[in-house]
Amino acid sequence: MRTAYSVETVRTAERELMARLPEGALMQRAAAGLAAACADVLGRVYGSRVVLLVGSGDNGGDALYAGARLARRGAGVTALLLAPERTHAGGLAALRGAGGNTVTGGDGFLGTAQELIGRADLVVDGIVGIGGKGGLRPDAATLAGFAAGSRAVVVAVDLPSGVEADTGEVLGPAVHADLTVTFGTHKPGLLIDPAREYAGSVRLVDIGLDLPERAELEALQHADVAARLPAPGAESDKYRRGVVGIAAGSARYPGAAVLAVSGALRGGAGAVRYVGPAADAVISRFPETLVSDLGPARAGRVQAWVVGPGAGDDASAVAEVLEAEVPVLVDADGLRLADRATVRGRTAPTLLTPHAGEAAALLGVSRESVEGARLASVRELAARYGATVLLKGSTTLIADPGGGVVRVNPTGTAWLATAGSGDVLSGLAGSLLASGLSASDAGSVGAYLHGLAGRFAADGAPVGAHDVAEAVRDAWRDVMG
Ligand SMILES: NC(=O)C1=CN([C@@H]2O[C@H](COP(=O)(O)OP(=O)(O)OC[C@H]3O[C@@H](n4cnc5c(N)ncnc54)[C@H](OP(=O)(O)O)[C@@H]3O)[C@@H](O)[C@H]2O)[C@@H](O)CC1
Ligand SMILES: Nc1ncnc2c1ncn2[C@@H]1O[C@H](COP(=O)(O)OP(=O)(O)O)[C@@H](O)[C@H]1O
Ligand SMILES: [K+]
Repeated sequence: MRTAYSVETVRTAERELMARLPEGALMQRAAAGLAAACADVLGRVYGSRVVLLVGSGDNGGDALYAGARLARRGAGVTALLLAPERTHAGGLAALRGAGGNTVTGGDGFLGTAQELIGRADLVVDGIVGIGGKGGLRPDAATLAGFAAGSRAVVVAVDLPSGVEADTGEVLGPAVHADLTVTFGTHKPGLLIDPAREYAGSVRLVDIGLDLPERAELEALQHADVAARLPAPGAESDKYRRGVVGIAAGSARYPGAAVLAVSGALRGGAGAVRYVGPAADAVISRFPETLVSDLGPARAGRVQAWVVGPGAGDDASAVAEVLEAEVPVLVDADGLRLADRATVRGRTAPTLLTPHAGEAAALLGVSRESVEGARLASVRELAARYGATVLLKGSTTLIADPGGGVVRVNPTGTAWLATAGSGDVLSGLAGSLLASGLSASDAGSVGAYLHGLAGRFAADGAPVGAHDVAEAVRDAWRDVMG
């Protein structure tokens, strides 16, 4: 499991470790890791031109100590000091001692900075790290703009300056990094858009922090998914493996039913039962589907329901499914039609799978505000509905209603932004629910396989949702290794 911890947790762990180590040892570990990453990026350190953007805190200190290490290896290093009188004293002395230069504020500072950054091979962003709040202040923002416009590689120290470490929100100008070297643990912002996009690739430097068991955010890895995937045993039959019911599609959107069934058939359930007006389309594509023209309540037993994809305005199917005492996944139109009090009152697990637009409608806010604050949005929805919520999009998050650790899916690809791929996910996750996974596991394992399937199917070229469904089996095999 990959984990991310909040600033508060990092600070506590940092204090405990600092108390046991000689003064400055932790910063030296950070700086050594940072300098090694910079050297890797540069290839040849000797003779390279390095510019450090240095703020007033320890983040700037890290940059200065790393700069000193690079200067000792023959790089030409210049530090641009945003707050000269509050610059980390030890770091500054180390850089000067190693032959590095400094440029301080005042007239001509920005002009000089622009020139230096324009000629640099590497820019190290030590403006602000976990001590930052809000978007960058004006001079810092101007330097970030110069860095973005230069041909230099930009390496961020701990975090790209200007992003919110705990939430992934970006409240104003921020540094766009090619690489972020982060210390001790990932911070939630490094895994959640929009901040994630500012981080570039992320390299974690172990500085020996002793972190608590419970993280703020976790991302499944192959082994975690493999441990959760259902597998038939000698005693299995199609019913014991779980039957998933799909109440989806409409005369207008029969394809949604077909795609949800296509996902469900690849999700581990022993049988897929379809209820709705698209039975002919479903059967002609997937003859193994059990179809019924009765409503969900009379269609026969299932171990989990999926309701909503392409359902149009059929509120009665949604209401019937929510009455069932089995796990239920509600997607797409079903989200609009589901009564909140009914969802809250359910005793069996409920998994809601909105995209940002649907989440926005449920929360009564704009789509942009959901996309700008995904973590807060998914938590708020889970709390309001008393349900597990999977918020889809460029970053997919899964939150349980009682608070606690939120899962982030690491496998997504933008190729999944294609009509109907959400229907495949709902069938797939519903099938995992029917196989006995918890709502949180079904959502996160489903999203993991779906993302991987999207990557395999696309392989660099556009895909249709049906291609994604077909590639789920490759994803499953890959995970099982
Ligand atoms: N934790 C660990 O284990 C380890 C941590 N280490 C390192 O320490 C870093 C944390 O250092 P930190 O606490 O000194 O805070 P930091 O991020 O430098 O920022 C504070 C300064 O920034 C300023 N500032 C604030 N907002 C701003 C804005 N929007 N735009 C511009 N400026 C802004 C603010 O100014 P002020 O508000 O005081 O005027 C304040 O002076 C951490 O990220 C890591 O790199 C490693 O060395 C060792 C292991
Ligand atoms: N930019 C993106 N990066 C990664 N995944 C994305 C992106 N945009 C959409 N997706 C994924 O594609 C799927 C789209 O689902 P959804 O929005 O419900 O579409 P539809 O209703 O057409 O099926 C979701 O799994 C979502 O997480
Ligand atoms: K930084």
